[in-house]
Amino acid sequence: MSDRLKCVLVVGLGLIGGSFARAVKMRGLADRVVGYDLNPQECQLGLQLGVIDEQAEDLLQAAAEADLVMLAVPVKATEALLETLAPVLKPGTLLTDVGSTKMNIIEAGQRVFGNLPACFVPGHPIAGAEKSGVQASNAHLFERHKVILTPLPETDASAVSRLASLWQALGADVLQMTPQRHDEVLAATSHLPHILAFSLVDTLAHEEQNKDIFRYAAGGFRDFTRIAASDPVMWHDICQANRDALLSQIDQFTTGLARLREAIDQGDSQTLLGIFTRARVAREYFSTLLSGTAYELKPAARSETPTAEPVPSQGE
Ligand SMILES: NC(=O)C1=CN([C@@H]2O[C@H](COP(=O)(O)OP(=O)(O)OC[C@H]3O[C@@H](n4cnc5c(N)ncnc54)[C@H](O)[C@@H]3O)[C@@H](O)[C@H]2O)C=CC1
Ligand SMILES: O=C(O)C(=O)Cc1ccc(O)cc1
Repeated sequence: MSDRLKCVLVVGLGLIGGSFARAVKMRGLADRVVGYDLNPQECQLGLQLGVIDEQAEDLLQAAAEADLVMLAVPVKATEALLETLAPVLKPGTLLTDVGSTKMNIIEAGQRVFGNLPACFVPGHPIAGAEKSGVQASNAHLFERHKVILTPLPETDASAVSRLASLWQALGADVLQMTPQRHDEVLAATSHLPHILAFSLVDTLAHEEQNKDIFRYAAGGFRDFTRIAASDPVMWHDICQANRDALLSQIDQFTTGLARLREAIDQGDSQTLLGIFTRARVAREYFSTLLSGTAYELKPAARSETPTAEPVPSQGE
């Protein structure tokens, strides 16, 4: 942001709100960082840990004074907060959020305000953890991670660029997409994997005879199920807010799992090797995308094995 912020209000001082507050403070981007949480102990801890400068005693007064209001609460809690805040927000106040779903936040804003206010820029940092609460917050959380902004055509372009600059100043890589596309993409890459991890651990833990099997689990089980320790309320809200896109991903996954089951049942080596090889190549391909080495995925028919080949970087 070109202008230094005078007062940032973070509503919901948990993992993400706390990390945002810490990052803004660490980089000296605001005169005051104020926190508010339904659970006052989170704010008290935030004060003790130096995450915030002040605890808001009165949410409405704090919102009226802020030039940036960051909502960092479970996605279904956002609408009631917008209703509370709407009467007191100053016209120029930059309003944003970090919710894992975007259509429901925008629809909530439209219900509360009529049209989404020009200075409301919905956002989502693709960075986090299975941990919750201000204790787990980390000033470096967003560095080298993506933040997706989902402005509408009526969103003020300067509000979008001010918010993008702020996230960039926190070390994030900012991109924009439509809220519809955001919810489809995140249903596949984040919401489905979380649901699978929750379901696997719950299914295994449910069986009486499985009581102590977790002690024999290898690293793969640990890797796959880490996210099953994530916050239940947060994921309850995400499942309800992104219902249709998530159901569609669950259905596609169920079809794929049924194909795998059939191949195991039939001793169909060709199908098994095909699925595992395609998955391995795709995994290698996208892990290089994350690490920065460019590979090109050569698509193949279902029955064939695709390849991932290194692509010379520009100038080589
Ligand atoms: N945990 C993660 O890895 C990520 C979470 N998100 C999103 O960020 C948001 C916050 O998630 P976390 O920080 O992980 O959760 P968290 O559970 O660590 O913190 C949420 C905080 O919001 C407070 N809260 C709930 N309702 C409130 C209300 N009406 N008014 C004031 N405070 C309220 C809770 O007391 C809690 O302290 C969620 O919308 C989530 O979908 C986005 C990216 C990553
Ligand atoms: O812990 C992990 O690996 C995550 O995937 C964290 C996460 C959870 C929810 C989001 O909307 C974004 C990131």
